[in-house]
Amino acid sequence: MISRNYLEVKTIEHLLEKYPFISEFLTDNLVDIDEKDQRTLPELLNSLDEETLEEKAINPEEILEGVVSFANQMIEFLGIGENTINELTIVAGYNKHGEKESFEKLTIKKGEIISIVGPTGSGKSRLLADIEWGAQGDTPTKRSILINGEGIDKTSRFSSGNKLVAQLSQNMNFVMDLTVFEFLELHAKSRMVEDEEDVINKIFDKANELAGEKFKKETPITSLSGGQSRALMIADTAILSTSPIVLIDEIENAGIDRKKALDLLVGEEKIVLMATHDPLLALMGDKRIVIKNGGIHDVMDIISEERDILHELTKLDNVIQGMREKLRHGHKLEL
Ligand SMILES: Nc1ncnc2c1ncn2[C@@H]1O[C@H](COP(=O)(O)OP(=O)(O)OP(=O)(O)O)[C@@H](O)[C@H]1O
Repeated sequence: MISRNYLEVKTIEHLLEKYPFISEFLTDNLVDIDEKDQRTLPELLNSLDEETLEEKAINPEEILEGVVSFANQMIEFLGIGENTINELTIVAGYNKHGEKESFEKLTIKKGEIISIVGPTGSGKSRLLADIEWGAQGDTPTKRSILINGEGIDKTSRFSSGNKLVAQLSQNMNFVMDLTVFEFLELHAKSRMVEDEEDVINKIFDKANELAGEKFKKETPITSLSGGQSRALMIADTAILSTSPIVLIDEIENAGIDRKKALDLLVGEEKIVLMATHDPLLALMGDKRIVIKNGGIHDVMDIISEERDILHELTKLDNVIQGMREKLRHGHKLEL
């Protein structure tokens, strides 16, 4: 959000660089601007002579107020506001048998990674869907989700600009007829990033680091393999998405470096929830939620013994990954 005071202290160059859409608003209101102007907007408006103000029917105070409200609407619509979410709370609902879940409230703080474990069909994806949807007692589980201790109002729940949550789901089917570059360009443009080229290159390089088999910027996204498209979406979400909450429904083994992927996704201060059957990922969290019969059955801290086990598992996993690579390239395995 920007304030009236923000306009008093930032130069026009800074303002337009950060929020390019303001330039359109000013032009529509007949205020001539130079994108490199080192003055503030109030300074520019104050420098206009009476004749110009009258001729163009410019009222400086109205323009400034207009800029603030227009910019804030655009910021909200585009989901580019500052990350102001500090915690997410899950309020208990009911399991598949209609029994109350065995906790009252579970609060997850910014920077925490929570893994979600449980048998197939137990309700892990349902929990992620409740969060994504911002459930307010109106899903099969009857859970409610609070953000910073408060319920989510209907308008922000349904607004297209609601970018609270970024979700990486199990099925990633691209139907668009675009190359990798065009896809990233489209996404970067819609997010109005300042250094588009840089951001596209960064996502592309990271995705290729995660994917076993390299791909090119000219590759059509429809011909990426499962692992490659997953790698592309992970890098894209990690670098481009400003969403403070990241939901991951299984980073499967398909040739992706899972640890690197997770490190990339949680690099910033985000809230991360990840459903997984993989012990390596399950132990990388700060806590794990155990789901049984559609309900949250337990919330466990990851204890230090388990961290030691994680260390051992990582070594084992490296051995398995190494063997996988050898097999893929037609080599014989030996101990
Ligand atoms: N508390 C609940 N009440 C009613 N239905 C529920 C509840 N929890 C989950 N379900 C339903 O049970 C089904 C299976 O749940 P879900 O797909 O979330 O399982 P999962 O743990 O993600 O499975 P997998 O590991 O196979 O991906 C879904 O149709 C879901 O909507």
